Formats: sequence, C-alpha cells, structure tokens
Amino acid sequence: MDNSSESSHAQEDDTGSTEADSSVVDNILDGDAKTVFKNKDLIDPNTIVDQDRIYGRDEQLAAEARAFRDTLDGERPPDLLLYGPSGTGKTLTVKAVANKVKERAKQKGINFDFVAVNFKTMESHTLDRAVWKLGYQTAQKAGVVWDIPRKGVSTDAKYVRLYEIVDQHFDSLVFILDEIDALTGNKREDEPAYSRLLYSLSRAMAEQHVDTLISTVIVTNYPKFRENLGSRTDSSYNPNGVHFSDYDANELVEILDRRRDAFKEDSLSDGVIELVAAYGAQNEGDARRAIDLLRDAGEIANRNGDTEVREEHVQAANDSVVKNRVLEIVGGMSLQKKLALYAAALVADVNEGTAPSPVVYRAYKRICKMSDREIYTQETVNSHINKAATYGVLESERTSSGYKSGVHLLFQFNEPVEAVLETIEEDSSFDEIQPDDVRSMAAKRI
Ligand SMILES: Nc1ncnc2c1ncn2[C@@H]1O[C@H](COP(=O)(O)OP(=O)(O)OP(=O)(O)O)[C@@H](O)[C@H]1O
Repeated sequence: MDNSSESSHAQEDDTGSTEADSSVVDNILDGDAKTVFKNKDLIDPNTIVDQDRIYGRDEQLAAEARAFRDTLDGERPPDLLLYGPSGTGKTLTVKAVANKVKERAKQKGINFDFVAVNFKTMESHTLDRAVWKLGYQTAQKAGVVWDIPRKGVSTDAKYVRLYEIVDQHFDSLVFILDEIDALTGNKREDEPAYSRLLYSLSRAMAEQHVDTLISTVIVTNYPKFRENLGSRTDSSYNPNGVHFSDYDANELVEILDRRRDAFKEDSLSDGVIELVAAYGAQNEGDARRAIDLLRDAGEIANRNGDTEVREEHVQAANDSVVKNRVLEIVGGMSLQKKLALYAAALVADVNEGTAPSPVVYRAYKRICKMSDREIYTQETVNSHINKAATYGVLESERTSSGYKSGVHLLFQFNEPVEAVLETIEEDSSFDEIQPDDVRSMAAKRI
C-alpha cells in the first residue's frame, strides 16, 4: 500500500523517474500471477499439436502418411505439393506426420528428419540466399555449425557444404519448403530461383551428391507457381498434390474446442469459442487467425484483471485486429489517397457500406475545400480509391443501376467503415474536416 503512494508521488515530482517505473514493474512481477491461461503453448502458432487435436484433415494426413511411409521401407518418399489458403493446416499436418515418422524411423535405426524453411520471411529472395538458409537450418537439425558466410562464398560452394552435411547426418531427409513462390530471384534471369532450387534438390541423388534419400514438400497458397517452372524442372518434378480448403465456422469451433485446455477450467465463458469461430470464418476461414484471436481475447481479459474470457474480450480483440489491418494499409497511403478513401468511407457510412462514385467525388471536393487541399479530377480520385481495393479494403464495380447519373463505380467496403474512418481521423491533417457535414450532404444525394 505504502509503496504505491510513494510511487505515485515519485511520478508527480519527477516525471519519468525510474523509481516510479520500477515499482510498477515490481508490483506486476511480485503480484499473484492472475491469468486465464493454463497451457498457453497450445495456442501458440508455432506449436505442432498432437494428432488428436487436429480436426477434419484425415484425408490429407493419410496422403502425407502414405507418402512418408516409404521412408520406413528405405525408399525415397514421393515429393508432395500441399496447396490451399493460409491457415488451413498444411504445415501442421505435414509436421505432425513427419514427427511420427521420425519416431518410427528411429526405432528401425533409420536416421530420418525434416528441415522446414519459409522463404517469404527472407530479406532477399535469391537462389543464393535460399541455399544459405537451407544450409543453416539443415546444419541446426544435424547439430553442427553452419560455417558458411552469407556473402563471399559462391552458391555452388554453399550447395557443396549443404550436401556434405545432409550426406553425413541423415539417411532420409524431407525439405519442407514454405511459400517457395516468394523465391523469385533476380528479375534478369528467365528461370525463377525456386525452379532452379527444385531442380537441384531433385537431382541431388541422381548426380550422386548424396546417398541420403531426399524429397521435398512444397507448402503454398499459390499452386500456379508451377506454370513458371523451367522446362527441365517441370519434367523432373512431379509431386503428389494434396488440397486443403478453408474452414467454415463449425469446423473452426471443432478446432478451437480441442484447444480449450490452453485455458484454466471455467475461464472460457459460454459462446466465446463460437464467436471467435464466427469472426474466423469471416476472416477467410483461416485457423491461425482464429487461434490468434482466442489468445488475444485471453490477453485482454488478463490485462483487465478478469478471471474469465467473455464475448466482450473477443470483440475488443477483433476490433484491434481489424484496426491494425486497416492501419497497415491506410497508414502508408499518401494524403490525397487518404482524402479520397475518407470521402468514400463517409459516404458508405450513411449508405450501408456502399458508395457510388459521383457522390464520393462531391464529398471529396467538400473535404478538400474544408481542409484547403488541392482538388484532383474524378478519374484520379476513383483510381486512388481503387488502390485501396487492391489491398482488399473495398471492392469496386462498374454499374449503371441504383444511382441517377448513368454508368459509375460503386465502392463496397470489405473492412468495417468505422475502422477505416477512425484510422484516417487519427491523422492530424484531417482535424479541420467536419465529418458530419460531409455525411449529411452525402445522405441527401444518394
Ligand atoms: N485442422 C486443424 N486442426 C487443428 N489445428 C489446426 C488445423 N488447421 C490449422 N490449425 C492450426 O492453425 C494454425 C495454422 O495452421 P498451419 O500453419 O498448418 O497453416 P498453413 O495452411 O500451413 O498456412 P500457411 O499457408 O499460411 O503457411 C496452426 O496453429 C495450426 O495448429
């Protein structure tokens, strides 16, 4: 008690004093850990959960198990191509099966392992960088030092060291290559880097670089990447395709239900899982986003000192996810693009989420006058708004119905209009604009 009054004193006397800060920290660290979580790992996006927590993917698990079974017979497993939208269990299922195979292989004295690499997260998408990363991860799995610098060593030399490690440490190895289509390489080269990488990996055994049985599993949202494979890769690379579709709300309920024990008993109130699943289904049926939302709701409950996660925590978590998504897109826009989008959002706000372009242009002109900005042509304003469409904030369609001035564009918001408005209004350049004035003008003209 005394401590807290001392600390508030310290803050008044000396703003930013470390004394005040450290007592806030001490209070949190010394206090009882009040948390709704029991086993947070279960809702960590990187955890590979056991098979009994994987829902509705029997067909895919079976296809993967059939392929990997060959390892146990001393054969090279066929290459796999796992495709489908984000967060649909591609990585989870293949790693779960690979872990099982690893256990069984060990019992048979076979040294099997898998090396998973995501190419999207690399800062450069060249073949050289990809081979370096593959080598680095493989060395980690083998428990040896990857002694090759990123620069100053040829790509060939990197391959040589990679194959040396593979050959010395594994009887059978699967490379799980996530988002390989990001590996575009140098634009001047006519064959994309991923095509060259696949070719090399598929030829490693035939060219006797290794005795290890090597195969690949490609995980992608974009199976069309195959159309750009070079002809030699195309003829040597024939994976078994496994499709993953997105989840509906009921499937997400089943998935989330199997992670209930991430929370303490009775700390998830009724309806929470269903609400998270409903938001998840709106978010393209992506289980990752649904699990993240459930965890975020738990964090909010913790921050509020609540012992139970309730629907209001889920709503708050979802609002913040939506706001961050909108901020990511809108935050990077130029002022003129923001003015155009703001006009569209204000019109949509009084018209159930849709905005006809002629009304938007009037609203835009009014906004520019209020804030003393240069007024661009209608064509430019439409094209500025269409830019937001490419990021998925809204959709635009050409129509001649529903509004008196002939053929025009109709903008339909995908993201909640309030989130767009709130995000733009945080920019101080918008302070002089009176949104209600624009809203009432728009309402009269629709
Ligand atoms: N059928 C399922 N049952 C249980 N959990 C699932 C299921 N599908 C996905 N998940 C969970 O959702 C999250 C995302 O899954 P995963 O990483 O496998 O997606 P992905 O299809 O590989 O996505 P991306 O294409 O973005 O790499 C993980 O936390 C995973 O555990």
